[in-house]
Amino acid sequence: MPGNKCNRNASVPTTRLERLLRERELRELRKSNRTFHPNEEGSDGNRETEPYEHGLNSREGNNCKVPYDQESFDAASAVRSYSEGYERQEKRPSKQRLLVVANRLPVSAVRRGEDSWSLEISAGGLVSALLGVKEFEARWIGWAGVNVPDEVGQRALTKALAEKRCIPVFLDEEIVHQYYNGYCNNILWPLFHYLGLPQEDRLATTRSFQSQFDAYKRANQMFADVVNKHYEEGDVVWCHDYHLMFLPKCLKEYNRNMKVGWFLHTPFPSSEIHRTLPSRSDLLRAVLAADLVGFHTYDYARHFVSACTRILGLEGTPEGVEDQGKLTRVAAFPIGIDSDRFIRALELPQVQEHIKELKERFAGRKVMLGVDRLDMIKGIPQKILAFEKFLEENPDWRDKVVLLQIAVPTRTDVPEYQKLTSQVHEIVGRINGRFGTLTAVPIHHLDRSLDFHKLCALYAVTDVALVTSLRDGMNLVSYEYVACQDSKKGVLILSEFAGAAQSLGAGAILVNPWNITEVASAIGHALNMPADEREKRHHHNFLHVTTHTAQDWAETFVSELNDTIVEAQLRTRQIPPLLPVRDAVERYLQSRNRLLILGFNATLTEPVDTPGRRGGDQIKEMELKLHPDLKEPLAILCNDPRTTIVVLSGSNRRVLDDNFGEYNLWLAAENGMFLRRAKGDWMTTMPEHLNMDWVDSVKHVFEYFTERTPRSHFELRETSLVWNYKYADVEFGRLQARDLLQHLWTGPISNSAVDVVQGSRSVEVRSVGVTKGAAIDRILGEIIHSKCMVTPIDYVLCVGHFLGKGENILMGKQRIPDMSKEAWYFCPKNFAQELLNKMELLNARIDTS
Ligand SMILES: O=P(O)(O)OC[C@H]1O[C@H](O[C@H]2O[C@H](CO)[C@@H](O)[C@H](O)[C@H]2O)[C@H](O)[C@@H](O)[C@@H]1O
Ligand SMILES: O=c1ccn([C@@H]2O[C@H](COP(=O)(O)OP(=O)(O)O)[C@@H](O)[C@H]2O)c(=O)[nH]1
Repeated sequence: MPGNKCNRNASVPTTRLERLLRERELRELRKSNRTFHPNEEGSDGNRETEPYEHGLNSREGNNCKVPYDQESFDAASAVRSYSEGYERQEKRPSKQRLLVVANRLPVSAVRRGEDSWSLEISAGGLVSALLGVKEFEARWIGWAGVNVPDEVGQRALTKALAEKRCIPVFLDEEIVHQYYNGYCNNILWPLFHYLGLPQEDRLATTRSFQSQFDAYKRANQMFADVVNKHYEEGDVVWCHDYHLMFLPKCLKEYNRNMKVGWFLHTPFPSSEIHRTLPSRSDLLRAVLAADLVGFHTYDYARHFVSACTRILGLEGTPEGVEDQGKLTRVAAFPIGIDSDRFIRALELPQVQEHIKELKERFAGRKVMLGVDRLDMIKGIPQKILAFEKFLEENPDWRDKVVLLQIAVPTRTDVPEYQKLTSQVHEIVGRINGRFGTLTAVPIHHLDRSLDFHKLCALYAVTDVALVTSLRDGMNLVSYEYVACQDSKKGVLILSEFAGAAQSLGAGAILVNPWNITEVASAIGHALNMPADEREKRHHHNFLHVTTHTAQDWAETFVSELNDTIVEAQLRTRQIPPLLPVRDAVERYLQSRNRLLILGFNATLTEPVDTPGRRGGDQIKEMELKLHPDLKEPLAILCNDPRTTIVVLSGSNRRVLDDNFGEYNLWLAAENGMFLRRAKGDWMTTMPEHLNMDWVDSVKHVFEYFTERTPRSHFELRETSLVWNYKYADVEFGRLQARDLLQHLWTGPISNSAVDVVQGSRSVEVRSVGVTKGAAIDRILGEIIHSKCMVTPIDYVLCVGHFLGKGENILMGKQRIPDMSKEAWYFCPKNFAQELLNKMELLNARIDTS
């Protein structure tokens, strides 16, 4: 998706390639100047031991609980300090402010007293990744993971968090229960990871769906309120994850000029899965309010675009999703880690000490490692069962290998997670009972997190890392493992269902985690892998991990977002401006002889149903029909002696007769090749010697594709042939259209004088010269002649799809509010200069009557 961009003009600062090169240079520069950043690791030893206690009046001693990942927490402060150091060092003008909005702040708060709080690093990949983002003047907005009902507590916490550039969103218990535990983690999370709801929960969840969804929207609005309060013009607002899918919409409602990006850290499932969500359309529309939407992989991005086309009926383009001329850019931005931080940590004395201890502890045994939140998506039971199978089949290995499984407790209030904990304990107990000895057990299972240094040491001593996620947005553990393995060159076994498989697949052993036999044999392969193969595989992945960092990820996303805004402004200049309706109506009322030229299809017709829903039999019934709401106002207009109306359409004479037979207006069928004055007979305006020899062969091609594309059909008109797939599966229809065009170009029309017009859901073949533009001169001549006009026409309005080859009397164009159509107005010399939006006029009549 990225890469296929529209032309930029000089006002766009750089190309993407230039930007990447510049970013690389800057990174190098920063690396060589690290000492300018006082709070970076290694530059200020004090930070390693600094307590993270905050109180309004007091700073308590060292009695705080050791944070989950104290080292990472230092990195959290580096977000601020790095920016400051960087500014001084490069004398750059002040940085763009970045508001990072995520459900969870990088720190969770623990209350120590009425007005005193301690802050601990929050768990999970999102936090780890964002801690690596140091380029911007970032502020974090999110939930601190705790209910603070009282004002004193809220004020104290706000102050404590402010020191870390964090801004809290206060969610009460009920909202957290419904929004976070309920809608986010019991509905969206399993759905986005292709895990159905457990049987016994299905009905209950269905019943509580609406209240949870309402809470979700309410919570998103609360986040928006906080963002709005802190927003300054020019800020970039970066919303994260499935918790905040409504946020882009809420923010744009507040200020449509806000630069809003949204990134999903989980997979986005196939549209067939997303379709099952009762709130499917609302969620998609809310996300589409963003300027840029990002995913870890191309597949997730593709699924999202596909959901928008199939569920909302919108246009998916290589750039993103288009709705009424507004493009939401959609692209893949694979996340990375701050690899330097891991590599440097391995040199620290305390990490070296841990490494030594671990080596002694597991001497003589190969170490296999799993590090996961204790979540269904991580496939921990499957992993352990595969290990059991390996031990079963390889008795020689039983006392020579150990599996260390770190299972970090998560979302412990959600019953599914509680059940998983017991299930895992039960399996581990059984296997240890089965294969353990008096002195050793094969599985060491820890229901807790490790601090950063211990984790790095563990990564470094591991022979084989086992990542068996059933689905995983990316999986940063696999990246971290690779970063810490440059001396050992251990093997990574990686689930093909983790986003990371797309980047680390070449170096890892990829497995289907559901296939226990396959995973067991991958374990054997990994443990027995020769050194040179390990080296090659590791080298490949190490290169990737160290060159695709979290910082690159964030910089790319934010610069892409900035570019998207510039491009949108350029596009807006290309899109015709909105019609000045009031002016247009006023001029209309002042004029004495008006001409309104209207298209039919998608201008005056009933809206088409969501594509892909209708069966073949219904296609006939779906023949174009005048919108019922327009019948009466159209009749009034037609009977106004000062107004002449022409319906100029690609449709054939019968369709126009059926719809407009009763109206006092002119009909121009088949792009103006046939003309019928009000209640008169049809006459032809067709150029002489129009060559139609190509029709039969094109018809064969259209028949062939109609048979093979369910719910498509074709129309044989007198001067053109149209293959239409608007009721077919959009994506399949588009593929077939591409194929059909190839058939046409290489076959029947290769030597014919025809135009091929590719519509958004159709392919039309017509003889050269059969265009509305070419016909309009003739039509106008006829009208003026027949009316013997005394008063010259002083007002012309055209609404419809009139642009095409040879439309040389086109003089200007206007966009119609709330429609994807564009209106072009014709202004030959003796005609008036004004333009009116027909639809608006009709509506105005309805309103005032
Ligand atoms: O905040 P929690 O509810 O405790 O959950 C922790 C986080 O889990 C998810 O992480 C995802 O983001 C990672 C980084 O992009 C990615 O590697 C991983 O595959 C995802 O599962 C979740 O998306 C976060 O919002 C949570 O904070
Ligand atoms: O004891 C632990 C276990 C895990 N992690 C971190 O938690 C994150 C897990 O991210 P991942 O993308 O693998 O999965 P997620 O938990 O976000 O689904 C990684 O950065 C780990 O370093 C940690 O800090 N301490």
